[in-house]
Amino acid sequence: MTNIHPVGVNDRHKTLFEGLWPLPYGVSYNSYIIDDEKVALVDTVEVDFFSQFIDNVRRVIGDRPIDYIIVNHMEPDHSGSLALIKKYYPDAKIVGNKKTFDMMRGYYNVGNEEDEIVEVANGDTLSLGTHELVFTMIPMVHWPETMVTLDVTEHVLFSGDAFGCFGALNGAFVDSEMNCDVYWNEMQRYYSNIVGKYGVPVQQALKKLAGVQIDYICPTHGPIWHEHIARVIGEYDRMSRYATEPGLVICYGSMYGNTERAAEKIASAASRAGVKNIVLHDVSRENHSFILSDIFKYSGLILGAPTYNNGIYPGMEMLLSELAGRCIKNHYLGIFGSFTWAGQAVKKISEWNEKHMKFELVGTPVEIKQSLSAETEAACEALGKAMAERLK
Ligand SMILES: Cc1cc2nc3c(=O)[nH]c(=O)nc-3n(C[C@H](O)[C@H](O)[C@H](O)COP(=O)(O)O)c2cc1C
Repeated sequence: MTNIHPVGVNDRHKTLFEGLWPLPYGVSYNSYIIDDEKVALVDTVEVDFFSQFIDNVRRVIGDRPIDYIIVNHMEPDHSGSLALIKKYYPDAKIVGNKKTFDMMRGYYNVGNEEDEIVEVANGDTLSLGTHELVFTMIPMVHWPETMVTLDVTEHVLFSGDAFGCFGALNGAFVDSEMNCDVYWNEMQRYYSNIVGKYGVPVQQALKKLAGVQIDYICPTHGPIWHEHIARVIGEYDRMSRYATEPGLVICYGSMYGNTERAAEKIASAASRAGVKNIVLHDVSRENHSFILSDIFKYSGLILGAPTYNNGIYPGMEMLLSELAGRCIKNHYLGIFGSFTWAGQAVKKISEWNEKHMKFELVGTPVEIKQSLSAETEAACEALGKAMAERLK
Protein backbone atom coordinates (compact mmCIF):
# COMPACT_ATOMS: atom_id res chain seq x y z
CA MET A 1 0.00 0.00 0.00
CA THR A 2 1.62 3.22 -1.08
CA ASN A 3 0.27 6.52 0.16
CA ILE A 4 -2.20 4.88 2.53
CA HIS A 5 -1.25 5.51 6.15
CA PRO A 6 -2.76 4.22 9.40
CA VAL A 7 -3.44 7.13 11.77
CA GLY A 8 -5.57 5.35 14.38
CA VAL A 9 -4.95 4.81 18.08
CA ASN A 10 -4.78 2.00 20.63
CA ASP A 11 -7.06 1.91 23.65
CA ARG A 12 -5.47 -0.02 26.52
CA HIS A 13 -7.47 1.85 29.18
CA LYS A 14 -11.03 0.67 28.69
CA THR A 15 -11.98 -2.39 30.71
CA LEU A 16 -15.38 -3.06 29.14
CA PHE A 17 -16.10 -2.33 25.48
CA GLU A 18 -19.67 -0.98 25.16
CA GLY A 19 -19.79 -1.35 28.96
CA LEU A 20 -20.21 -5.08 28.39
CA TRP A 21 -17.26 -6.91 26.84
CA PRO A 22 -13.84 -7.19 28.55
CA LEU A 23 -10.75 -6.15 26.63
CA PRO A 24 -7.89 -8.32 27.92
CA TYR A 25 -5.70 -7.27 24.99
CA GLY A 26 -7.11 -3.76 24.49
CA VAL A 27 -8.69 -2.55 21.26
CA SER A 28 -7.58 -0.31 18.40
CA TYR A 29 -9.65 2.38 16.70
CA ASN A 30 -8.25 2.47 13.19
CA SER A 31 -8.35 5.42 10.87
CA TYR A 32 -6.50 5.89 7.58
CA ILE A 33 -5.17 8.71 5.44
CA ILE A 34 -5.13 8.28 1.66
CA ASP A 35 -2.50 10.77 0.62
CA ASP A 36 -3.16 11.73 -3.01
CA GLU A 37 -3.73 14.97 -4.94
CA LYS A 38 -6.75 15.18 -2.68
CA VAL A 39 -6.29 13.96 0.88
CA ALA A 40 -8.93 11.64 2.31
CA LEU A 41 -9.33 10.58 5.93
CA VAL A 42 -11.22 7.31 6.32
CA ASP A 43 -13.15 7.18 9.62
CA THR A 44 -11.92 8.75 12.85
CA VAL A 45 -11.36 7.50 16.42
CA GLU A 46 -13.00 7.68 19.83
CA VAL A 47 -12.89 11.29 20.95
CA ASP A 48 -10.90 10.63 24.17
CA PHE A 49 -7.93 9.89 21.93
CA PHE A 50 -8.25 13.00 19.78
CA SER A 51 -4.94 14.64 20.73
CA GLN A 52 -3.00 11.56 19.71
CA PHE A 53 -5.14 11.17 16.60
CA ILE A 54 -4.55 14.71 15.33
CA ASP A 55 -0.84 14.27 16.00
CA ASN A 56 -0.86 11.07 13.88
CA VAL A 57 -2.71 12.87 11.07
CA ARG A 58 -0.30 15.81 11.05
CA ARG A 59 2.74 13.54 10.98
CA VAL A 60 1.43 12.26 7.63
CA ILE A 61 0.07 15.37 5.92
CA GLY A 62 1.90 18.17 7.70
CA ASP A 63 0.19 21.47 6.99
CA ARG A 64 -1.81 20.20 4.01
CA PRO A 65 -5.59 20.20 4.38
CA ILE A 66 -7.90 17.19 4.46
CA ASP A 67 -10.23 17.32 1.45
CA TYR A 68 -12.57 14.46 2.32
CA ILE A 69 -13.57 12.70 5.53
CA ILE A 70 -15.10 9.37 4.58
CA VAL A 71 -17.48 7.96 7.19
CA ASN A 72 -18.04 4.25 6.70
CA HIS A 73 -19.66 3.78 10.09
CA MET A 74 -21.26 6.15 12.61
CA GLU A 75 -20.71 4.20 15.83
CA PRO A 76 -19.05 6.71 18.19
CA ASP A 77 -15.81 4.73 18.59
CA HIS A 78 -15.20 5.69 14.94
CA SER A 79 -17.19 8.88 14.44
CA GLY A 80 -16.47 10.44 17.86
CA SER A 81 -13.76 12.78 16.58
CA LEU A 82 -15.82 14.17 13.69
CA ALA A 83 -16.84 17.42 15.33
CA LEU A 84 -13.28 18.18 16.47
CA ILE A 85 -11.57 17.19 13.22
CA LYS A 86 -14.01 19.48 11.40
CA LYS A 87 -12.86 22.33 13.64
CA TYR A 88 -9.26 21.69 12.52
CA TYR A 89 -10.23 21.15 8.86
CA PRO A 90 -13.41 23.21 8.33
CA ASP A 91 -13.24 22.92 4.53
CA ALA A 92 -13.13 19.11 4.50
CA LYS A 93 -16.18 17.59 2.86
CA ILE A 94 -17.76 14.68 4.69
CA VAL A 95 -18.58 11.65 2.57
CA GLY A 96 -21.38 9.39 3.73
CA ASN A 97 -24.77 8.07 2.73
CA LYS A 98 -28.27 9.27 3.49
CA LYS A 99 -28.44 7.36 6.77
CA THR A 100 -24.97 8.53 7.82
CA PHE A 101 -25.92 12.19 7.85
CA ASP A 102 -29.07 11.76 9.87
CA MET A 103 -26.98 10.13 12.62
CA MET A 104 -24.17 12.68 12.26
CA ARG A 105 -26.50 15.63 12.77
CA GLY A 106 -28.12 13.96 15.76
CA TYR A 107 -24.89 12.94 17.48
CA TYR A 108 -22.60 15.86 16.70
CA ASN A 109 -24.62 18.60 14.97
CA VAL A 110 -22.19 18.19 12.05
CA GLY A 111 -23.05 17.84 8.34
CA ASN A 112 -25.90 20.34 8.36
CA GLU A 113 -24.71 22.41 5.38
CA GLU A 114 -25.26 21.02 1.88
CA ASP A 115 -21.85 22.27 0.70
CA GLU A 116 -19.96 20.42 3.45
CA ILE A 117 -21.25 16.95 2.61
CA VAL A 118 -20.99 14.51 -0.29
CA GLU A 119 -23.86 12.06 -0.17
CA VAL A 120 -23.06 8.77 -1.90
CA ALA A 121 -25.18 5.75 -2.83
CA ASN A 122 -24.24 2.18 -3.65
CA GLY A 123 -21.70 2.06 -6.50
CA ASP A 124 -20.89 5.78 -6.49
CA THR A 125 -17.27 6.74 -7.07
CA LEU A 126 -14.88 9.45 -5.96
CA SER A 127 -11.51 10.29 -7.49
CA LEU A 128 -8.66 11.54 -5.30
CA GLY A 129 -6.27 11.92 -8.25
CA THR A 130 -4.58 8.55 -8.60
CA HIS A 131 -6.83 6.67 -6.20
CA GLU A 132 -10.33 5.90 -7.40
CA LEU A 133 -12.79 5.02 -4.65
CA VAL A 134 -16.04 3.04 -4.94
CA PHE A 135 -18.65 2.99 -2.17
CA THR A 136 -20.68 -0.11 -1.39
CA MET A 137 -23.57 -0.10 1.06
CA ILE A 138 -23.57 -3.01 3.50
CA PRO A 139 -26.61 -2.15 5.66
CA MET A 140 -26.89 -3.86 9.05
CA VAL A 141 -23.26 -4.97 9.22
CA HIS A 142 -24.01 -4.08 11.95
CA TRP A 143 -25.77 -0.68 11.83
CA PRO A 144 -28.16 0.62 9.14
CA GLU A 145 -25.73 3.19 7.67
CA THR A 146 -22.69 0.92 7.31
CA MET A 147 -20.81 1.07 4.04
CA VAL A 148 -17.37 0.08 2.79
CA THR A 149 -14.97 2.04 0.60
CA LEU A 150 -12.92 0.23 -2.01
CA ASP A 151 -9.80 1.81 -3.43
CA VAL A 152 -9.83 0.18 -6.87
CA THR A 153 -6.41 1.61 -7.72
CA GLU A 154 -4.54 -0.26 -4.98
CA HIS A 155 -7.25 -2.88 -4.28
CA VAL A 156 -7.64 -1.81 -0.68
CA LEU A 157 -10.93 -2.32 1.12
CA PHE A 158 -11.73 0.07 3.96
CA SER A 159 -14.23 -2.19 5.65
CA GLY A 160 -15.42 -0.38 8.79
CA ASP A 161 -16.22 -2.84 11.58
CA ALA A 162 -16.47 -5.76 9.14
CA PHE A 163 -13.43 -8.07 9.47
CA GLY A 164 -12.45 -6.28 12.67
CA CYS A 165 -11.45 -7.79 15.99
CA PHE A 166 -10.59 -6.87 19.57
CA GLY A 167 -6.91 -6.53 20.46
CA ALA A 168 -4.75 -3.41 20.36
CA LEU A 169 -1.92 -3.28 17.83
CA ASN A 170 1.53 -3.93 19.25
CA GLY A 171 3.81 -1.99 16.94
CA ALA A 172 3.01 -3.32 13.47
CA PHE A 173 -0.17 -2.60 11.50
CA VAL A 174 -0.18 -5.29 8.80
CA ASP A 175 -0.79 -8.97 9.63
CA SER A 176 2.27 -10.16 7.68
CA GLU A 177 4.49 -8.23 10.09
CA MET A 178 3.12 -9.63 13.34
CA ASN A 179 2.14 -12.78 15.21
CA CYS A 180 -1.65 -12.89 14.77
CA ASP A 181 -2.43 -15.72 17.21
CA VAL A 182 -4.28 -13.52 19.70
CA TYR A 183 -6.50 -11.91 17.06
CA TRP A 184 -8.28 -15.04 15.81
CA ASN A 185 -10.02 -15.79 19.12
CA GLU A 186 -10.66 -12.08 19.58
CA MET A 187 -12.27 -11.96 16.14
CA GLN A 188 -14.61 -14.79 17.10
CA ARG A 189 -15.51 -12.99 20.34
CA TYR A 190 -15.93 -9.62 18.62
CA TYR A 191 -18.14 -11.12 15.93
CA SER A 192 -20.25 -13.28 18.28
CA ASN A 193 -21.06 -10.44 20.62
CA ILE A 194 -21.31 -7.41 18.37
CA VAL A 195 -22.16 -8.54 14.86
CA GLY A 196 -23.60 -11.99 15.70
CA LYS A 197 -27.27 -11.16 15.18
CA TYR A 198 -26.67 -10.01 11.61
CA GLY A 199 -25.62 -13.21 9.84
CA VAL A 200 -27.94 -12.60 6.87
CA PRO A 201 -26.70 -9.03 6.14
CA VAL A 202 -23.08 -10.23 6.53
CA GLN A 203 -23.74 -12.95 3.97
CA GLN A 204 -25.28 -10.34 1.62
CA ALA A 205 -22.22 -8.11 2.08
CA LEU A 206 -19.85 -11.00 1.35
CA LYS A 207 -21.77 -11.71 -1.87
CA LYS A 208 -21.41 -8.06 -2.93
CA LEU A 209 -17.64 -8.29 -2.41
CA ALA A 210 -17.22 -11.71 -4.05
CA GLY A 211 -15.04 -11.52 -7.14
CA VAL A 212 -13.64 -8.11 -6.21
CA GLN A 213 -9.84 -8.01 -6.12
CA ILE A 214 -8.83 -7.13 -2.58
CA ASP A 215 -5.13 -7.07 -1.63
CA TYR A 216 -5.56 -5.33 1.71
CA ILE A 217 -8.48 -5.09 4.13
CA CYS A 218 -8.26 -2.06 6.41
CA PRO A 219 -10.87 -2.52 9.17
CA THR A 220 -11.64 -0.09 11.98
CA HIS A 221 -10.42 -2.55 14.66
CA GLY A 222 -7.39 -4.84 14.68
CA PRO A 223 -4.73 -5.61 12.08
CA ILE A 224 -4.73 -4.65 8.42
CA TRP A 225 -5.27 -7.96 6.64
CA HIS A 226 -3.00 -8.83 3.74
CA GLU A 227 -1.42 -12.25 4.17
CA HIS A 228 -4.52 -13.76 5.83
CA ILE A 229 -7.28 -12.23 3.70
CA ALA A 230 -8.67 -15.62 2.62
CA ARG A 231 -8.79 -16.83 6.22
CA VAL A 232 -10.44 -13.62 7.46
CA ILE A 233 -13.16 -13.73 4.82
CA GLY A 234 -13.55 -17.46 5.53
CA GLU A 235 -14.00 -16.79 9.25
CA TYR A 236 -16.66 -14.15 8.61
CA ASP A 237 -18.39 -16.47 6.15
CA ARG A 238 -18.34 -19.36 8.67
CA MET A 239 -19.57 -17.26 11.58
CA SER A 240 -22.32 -15.54 9.58
CA ARG A 241 -23.61 -18.91 8.36
CA TYR A 242 -23.75 -19.92 12.05
CA ALA A 243 -21.59 -22.91 11.10
CA THR A 244 -20.37 -24.89 14.10
CA GLU A 245 -17.82 -27.58 14.84
CA PRO A 246 -18.33 -30.64 17.06
CA GLY A 247 -17.89 -29.71 20.70
CA LEU A 248 -19.93 -29.10 23.80
CA VAL A 249 -20.54 -25.98 25.88
CA ILE A 250 -22.16 -26.59 29.26
CA CYS A 251 -23.44 -23.41 30.91
CA TYR A 252 -24.78 -23.45 34.42
CA GLY A 253 -25.74 -21.21 37.29
CA SER A 254 -25.34 -22.40 40.85
CA MET A 255 -25.71 -20.85 44.29
CA TYR A 256 -24.90 -23.78 46.54
CA GLY A 257 -23.08 -26.18 44.22
CA ASN A 258 -25.77 -28.75 43.39
CA THR A 259 -26.40 -27.59 39.82
CA GLU A 260 -22.65 -27.27 39.33
CA ARG A 261 -22.13 -30.88 40.44
CA ALA A 262 -24.72 -31.97 37.86
CA ALA A 263 -22.83 -30.01 35.17
CA GLU A 264 -19.62 -31.84 36.11
CA LYS A 265 -21.38 -35.23 35.87
CA ILE A 266 -22.75 -34.38 32.41
CA ALA A 267 -19.31 -33.22 31.25
CA SER A 268 -17.55 -36.33 32.46
CA ALA A 269 -20.13 -38.60 30.79
CA ALA A 270 -19.76 -36.68 27.51
CA SER A 271 -15.99 -36.92 27.78
CA ARG A 272 -16.09 -40.68 28.44
CA ALA A 273 -18.31 -40.99 25.39
CA GLY A 274 -15.63 -39.36 23.25
CA VAL A 275 -16.24 -35.56 23.12
CA LYS A 276 -12.87 -33.81 23.28
CA ASN A 277 -13.92 -30.17 23.03
CA ILE A 278 -15.89 -29.55 26.22
CA VAL A 279 -16.12 -26.15 27.92
CA LEU A 280 -17.94 -25.48 31.19
CA HIS A 281 -19.06 -21.93 31.92
CA ASP A 282 -20.45 -20.58 35.20
CA VAL A 283 -22.89 -17.90 34.01
CA SER A 284 -22.35 -15.82 37.16
CA ARG A 285 -18.58 -15.75 37.22
CA GLU A 286 -17.67 -15.48 33.57
CA ASN A 287 -18.26 -12.57 31.30
CA HIS A 288 -20.85 -13.67 28.80
CA SER A 289 -18.78 -12.53 25.83
CA PHE A 290 -16.53 -15.58 26.32
CA ILE A 291 -19.56 -17.85 26.75
CA LEU A 292 -21.28 -16.55 23.61
CA SER A 293 -18.06 -16.91 21.65
CA ASP A 294 -17.80 -20.61 22.60
CA ILE A 295 -21.49 -21.20 21.88
CA PHE A 296 -21.04 -19.70 18.40
CA LYS A 297 -18.18 -22.13 17.85
CA TYR A 298 -19.48 -25.48 19.11
CA SER A 299 -22.61 -27.35 18.06
CA GLY A 300 -23.53 -28.89 21.43
CA LEU A 301 -25.09 -26.76 24.15
CA ILE A 302 -26.34 -27.91 27.54
CA LEU A 303 -27.95 -25.34 29.82
CA GLY A 304 -28.62 -25.82 33.53
CA ALA A 305 -30.05 -23.47 36.14
CA PRO A 306 -31.62 -23.39 39.57
CA THR A 307 -35.23 -22.35 39.93
CA TYR A 308 -35.24 -18.83 41.36
CA ASN A 309 -38.31 -17.01 42.65
CA ASN A 310 -40.50 -19.28 40.56
CA GLY A 311 -38.41 -18.45 37.48
CA ILE A 312 -34.88 -19.02 36.16
CA TYR A 313 -31.68 -18.08 37.97
CA PRO A 314 -30.83 -14.50 36.81
CA GLY A 315 -27.44 -15.21 35.18
CA MET A 316 -29.02 -17.90 33.05
CA GLU A 317 -32.02 -15.73 32.23
CA MET A 318 -29.63 -13.10 30.91
CA LEU A 319 -27.76 -15.66 28.81
CA LEU A 320 -31.02 -16.95 27.34
CA SER A 321 -31.96 -13.43 26.31
CA GLU A 322 -28.51 -12.83 24.80
CA LEU A 323 -28.75 -16.05 22.79
CA ALA A 324 -32.23 -15.24 21.51
CA GLY A 325 -31.00 -11.77 20.51
CA ARG A 326 -28.30 -13.27 18.30
CA CYS A 327 -30.49 -15.59 16.21
CA ILE A 328 -28.04 -18.47 16.73
CA LYS A 329 -28.79 -21.61 14.71
CA ASN A 330 -27.49 -25.13 14.15
CA HIS A 331 -27.20 -26.33 17.73
CA TYR A 332 -28.16 -29.40 19.73
CA LEU A 333 -29.60 -28.58 23.13
CA GLY A 334 -29.67 -30.43 26.43
CA ILE A 335 -31.40 -29.07 29.53
CA PHE A 336 -31.05 -29.61 33.26
CA GLY A 337 -32.14 -27.68 36.31
CA SER A 338 -32.63 -27.74 40.04
CA PHE A 339 -35.23 -26.68 42.57
CA THR A 340 -36.17 -27.15 46.20
CA TRP A 341 -39.95 -27.07 46.31
CA ALA A 342 -41.46 -26.38 42.85
CA GLY A 343 -39.28 -26.59 39.72
CA GLN A 344 -39.55 -23.97 37.00
CA ALA A 345 -36.07 -23.73 35.43
CA VAL A 346 -36.27 -26.75 33.12
CA LYS A 347 -39.77 -25.80 31.98
CA LYS A 348 -38.77 -22.22 31.25
CA ILE A 349 -35.60 -23.15 29.36
CA SER A 350 -37.68 -25.58 27.26
CA GLU A 351 -40.24 -22.85 26.55
CA TRP A 352 -37.46 -20.44 25.56
CA ASN A 353 -36.11 -23.01 23.11
CA GLU A 354 -39.52 -23.66 21.57
CA LYS A 355 -40.29 -19.95 21.25
CA HIS A 356 -36.94 -18.50 20.14
CA MET A 357 -34.27 -20.99 19.18
CA LYS A 358 -35.84 -24.22 17.94
CA PHE A 359 -32.65 -26.17 18.63
CA GLU A 360 -32.94 -29.94 18.35
CA LEU A 361 -33.51 -31.25 21.86
CA VAL A 362 -31.10 -34.04 22.81
CA GLY A 363 -31.67 -36.56 25.63
CA THR A 364 -34.14 -36.19 28.45
CA PRO A 365 -34.08 -32.97 30.51
CA VAL A 366 -32.95 -33.60 34.08
CA GLU A 367 -34.64 -32.04 37.12
CA ILE A 368 -32.75 -32.23 40.38
CA LYS A 369 -34.66 -31.80 43.60
CA GLN A 370 -32.41 -30.26 46.27
CA SER A 371 -29.31 -32.37 45.56
CA LEU A 372 -28.17 -35.13 43.22
CA SER A 373 -29.67 -38.53 43.94
CA ALA A 374 -28.54 -41.85 42.44
CA GLU A 375 -31.40 -41.48 39.98
CA THR A 376 -30.68 -37.89 38.87
CA GLU A 377 -26.95 -38.62 38.72
CA ALA A 378 -27.68 -41.44 36.27
CA ALA A 379 -29.98 -39.09 34.32
CA CYS A 380 -27.15 -36.51 34.04
CA GLU A 381 -24.80 -39.19 32.76
CA ALA A 382 -27.41 -40.29 30.22
CA LEU A 383 -27.78 -36.69 29.05
CA GLY A 384 -24.01 -36.30 28.59
CA LYS A 385 -23.84 -39.59 26.72
CA ALA A 386 -26.82 -38.74 24.49
CA MET A 387 -25.22 -35.43 23.54
CA ALA A 388 -21.92 -37.16 22.77
CA GLU A 389 -23.73 -39.59 20.49
CA ARG A 390 -25.52 -36.73 18.70
CA LEU A 391 -22.25 -34.85 18.15
CA LYS A 392 -20.61 -37.84 16.43
C1 LIG B 1 -33.47 -16.46 46.32
C2 LIG B 1 -33.86 -17.88 46.06
C3 LIG B 1 -35.04 -18.14 45.42
C4 LIG B 1 -35.42 -19.46 45.20
N1 LIG B 1 -36.61 -19.70 44.59
C5 LIG B 1 -37.02 -20.99 44.43
C6 LIG B 1 -38.30 -21.28 43.86
O1 LIG B 1 -39.04 -20.40 43.46
N2 LIG B 1 -38.68 -22.57 43.75
C7 LIG B 1 -37.88 -23.59 44.18
O2 LIG B 1 -38.27 -24.75 44.08
N3 LIG B 1 -36.66 -23.35 44.69
C8 LIG B 1 -36.22 -22.07 44.86
N4 LIG B 1 -35.00 -21.81 45.40
C9 LIG B 1 -34.13 -22.91 45.77
C10 LIG B 1 -33.11 -23.18 44.68
O3 LIG B 1 -33.75 -23.49 43.49
C11 LIG B 1 -32.17 -24.30 45.08
O4 LIG B 1 -31.47 -23.86 46.21
C12 LIG B 1 -31.22 -24.56 43.95
O5 LIG B 1 -31.95 -25.14 42.90
C13 LIG B 1 -30.14 -25.50 44.34
O6 LIG B 1 -29.15 -25.44 43.34
P1 LIG B 1 -27.69 -24.88 43.66
O7 LIG B 1 -27.14 -25.65 44.85
O8 LIG B 1 -26.91 -25.19 42.43
O9 LIG B 1 -27.76 -23.43 43.96
C14 LIG B 1 -34.60 -20.52 45.62
C15 LIG B 1 -33.37 -20.23 46.21
C16 LIG B 1 -33.01 -18.93 46.43
C17 LIG B 1 -31.68 -18.65 47.08
